[in-house]
Amino acid sequence: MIEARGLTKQFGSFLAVRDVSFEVPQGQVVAFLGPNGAGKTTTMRLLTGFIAPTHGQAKIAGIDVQADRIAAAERLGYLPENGPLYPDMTPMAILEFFGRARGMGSSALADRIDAVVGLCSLSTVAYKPIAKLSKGYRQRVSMAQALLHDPDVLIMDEPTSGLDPNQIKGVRQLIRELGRSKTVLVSTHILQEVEPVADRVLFIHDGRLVFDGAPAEMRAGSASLEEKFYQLTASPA
Ligand SMILES: Nc1ncnc2c1ncn2[C@@H]1O[C@H](COP(=O)(O)OP(=O)(O)OP(=O)(O)O)[C@@H](O)[C@H]1O
Repeated sequence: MIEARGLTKQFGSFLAVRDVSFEVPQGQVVAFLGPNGAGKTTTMRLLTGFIAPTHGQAKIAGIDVQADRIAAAERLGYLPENGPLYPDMTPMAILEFFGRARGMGSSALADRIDAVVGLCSLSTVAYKPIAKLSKGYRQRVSMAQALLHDPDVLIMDEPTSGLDPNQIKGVRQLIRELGRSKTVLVSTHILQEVEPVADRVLFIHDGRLVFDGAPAEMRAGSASLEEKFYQLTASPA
C-alpha cells in the first residue's frame, strides 16, 4: 500500500534522503523513527506527493504519487507536522470545507463528519473557533481532516508531538484502532509509543534507512529501544 523505490531528495548540495526503499503491505502499522533532521518529514512529503523526488518513485495503493497525485490523494490521509488550520473557523466548518474541496457530496460528507467527530472525540469543541482550542484538540482536528474521506493509507508526522500524557494515550489508542483496517506510517520521537502501537520499525539516520524490522528485533541484543537508538545514531550513516 506504501512503496518507496530509491527515493532521493537533494536540497542544493545537501542530500536529505538517500536511496530509501521499502514497501508497507495492507494493514501494517509502521513506526518511522530517527533523530532530528534524519529525513523523516522529507520522506513523508515525498510519499504524499507534497514534494517531488530528485530520484526514485513513491506509490500509494499502487498509484505513482507524482504521475497521478489526485488519484493517490483519494487513497491517502496525511497529517503533516503542525498542519495548517484556519484559526477563525470551527472544526465543523473546516471539516465541511475540506470535504467540499475533496468533492464529497452533502449527504456522504455529513455522515463522514459525524464519524470523524466521534472517532477523534471532537463533539464538545465542534462549534468553537480553532484559535480557542488546546494543542491536543487542534491535533485531533487535523487527524479528523486526514480521516475524513476514509482513506486506506494514513501517513502521520509526529501526531503526539507537544501533547500531554493523557492526550498521547488517546492518540495511541486511536492509531491502534485505525491500524485494524488501515495501513499506517507514523513518525515519532517517543520510543515508548513504538511497541504498543507498531508492527514494524523503519529507522532513518542521515537520510538513509538503517533498520527495518519488528520492534522486538530492534531491541534484540540491546538493553532497550533507547539503547538501540543511541547505537544506530552513534556514527554517520
Ligand atoms: N526545503 C528544504 N531546504 C533545505 N533543507 C531542507 C529542506 N527541508 C528539509 N531540509 C533539511 O533536510 C534534513 C532532513 O529534514 P527533515 O525535516 O526531513 O528531518 P526530520 O527527520 O523530520 O527531523 P525532525 O525530527 O526534527 O522533524 C534537515 O537537515 C533539514 O534541515
